[in-house]
Amino acid sequence: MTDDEAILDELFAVIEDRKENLPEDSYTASLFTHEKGENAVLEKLGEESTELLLAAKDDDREEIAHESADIVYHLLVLLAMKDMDLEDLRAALRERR
Ligand SMILES: N=c1c2ncn([C@@H]3O[C@H](COP(=O)(O)OP(=O)(O)OP(=O)(O)O)[C@@H](O)[C@H]3O)c2ncn1[C@@H]1O[C@H](COP(=O)(O)O)[C@@H](O)[C@H]1O
Repeated sequence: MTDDEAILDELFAVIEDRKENLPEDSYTASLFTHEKGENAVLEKLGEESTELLLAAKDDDREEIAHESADIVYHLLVLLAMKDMDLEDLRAALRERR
């Protein structure tokens, strides 16, 4: 696996680290300690899904990639919040093959 192919695992490891250590200057940590609880990340996923739809309607490929990355990152935070991991996602995808 190349570094680029391993990016999801690498990012998920960082998210798990932020969840465990909660550094003060970390946006990820702020999602785990947010006063809105999991609603903070759920709201982000909702907002970014709308932004992705708008980017798709505009045929803006750069913005589609940007919003997709935002969604994937917040999705991984949600998985970590639920004590799930990338293997749960991989298993769900694999079942459909
Ligand atoms: N991939 C991401 C990532 N994607 C999006 N975001 C943050 O998600 C937030 C919300 O995204 P938006 O598009 O809504 O941002 P915005 O347009 O500034 O909107 P507002 O939140 O200001 O309203 C922004 O503050 C982004 O910086 C991310 N923050 C962190 N990561 C990864 O997580 C790692 C750890 O980050 P920290 O936890 O901050 O150390 C980083 O090295 C990155 O790899």
